[in-house]
Amino acid sequence: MRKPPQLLTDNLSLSYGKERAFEGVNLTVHSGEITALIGPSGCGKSSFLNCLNRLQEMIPKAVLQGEVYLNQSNIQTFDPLELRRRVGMLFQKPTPFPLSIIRNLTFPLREHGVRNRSQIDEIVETTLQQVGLWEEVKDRLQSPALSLSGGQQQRLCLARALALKPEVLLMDEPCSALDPMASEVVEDLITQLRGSYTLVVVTHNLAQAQRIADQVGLFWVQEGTGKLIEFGERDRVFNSPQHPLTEAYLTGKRG
Ligand SMILES: Nc1ncnc2c1ncn2[C@@H]1O[C@H](COP(=O)(O)OP(=O)(O)OP(=O)(O)O)[C@@H](O)[C@H]1O
Repeated sequence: MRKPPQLLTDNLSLSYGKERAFEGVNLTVHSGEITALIGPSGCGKSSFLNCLNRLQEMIPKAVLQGEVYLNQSNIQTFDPLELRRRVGMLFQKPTPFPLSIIRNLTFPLREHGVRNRSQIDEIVETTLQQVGLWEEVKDRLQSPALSLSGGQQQRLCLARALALKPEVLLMDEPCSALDPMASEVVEDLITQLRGSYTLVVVTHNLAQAQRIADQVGLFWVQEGTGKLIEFGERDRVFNSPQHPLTEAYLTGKRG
């Protein structure tokens, strides 16, 4: 029998003041799977993603309705810092701290109470190896993170998230600000994380969604607000969509 979902949203809606960004979203994500969220611009994908680790709370006008459960616990019951350790985030534009390469990893670890020097050194090396950066940066760990290329910065941000041993990683168009080669490297890393982490990835790139996803959800603006109009296993969604708009979107006729 399949295990209970790792992440579940129950009738989730978000408004910015009077504007409804999305409404009534029910989504279930199982452990180790990659879920891709696709859809035209402005249909609420990023807003939805932000709600999964309560980042929307940073936006004063944002009002959330409905519930999000992580391993069957309502995320409102979590300490936000601990929630964001367990549910990490990677943004479209790389967001390294304006610190050295190594401090980008050691700073959050210390914030989360990891103090043992040899443990920190081990996590730094392991996570940089995990994202294929160790050989590139091991001799210049004290250099500014902002001196790295865009692709390297994105991999450093991924290493920073992985260092905190998250269960879920949210990714908002993680490859779309990168050049094609860097994008390919990051996409390969994403697929290597399958099985070990649960990933929810917003992407505009349908071919990428088809390559990486186990499950696909399509958001669409209907009656002035974003809705999840199709959700299911990748091959089912791509080969026999249930909603006519899904077919129109996937074949390029709409969106
Ligand atoms: N901080 C904000 N304050 C007010 N409105 C916002 C805010 N962020 C997003 N919105 C609005 O919410 C709606 C959904 O936007 P959102 O960015 O979530 O969509 P999206 O599908 O991720 O779009 P894109 O693919 O272009 O990033 C849009 O109408 C947008 O203008």
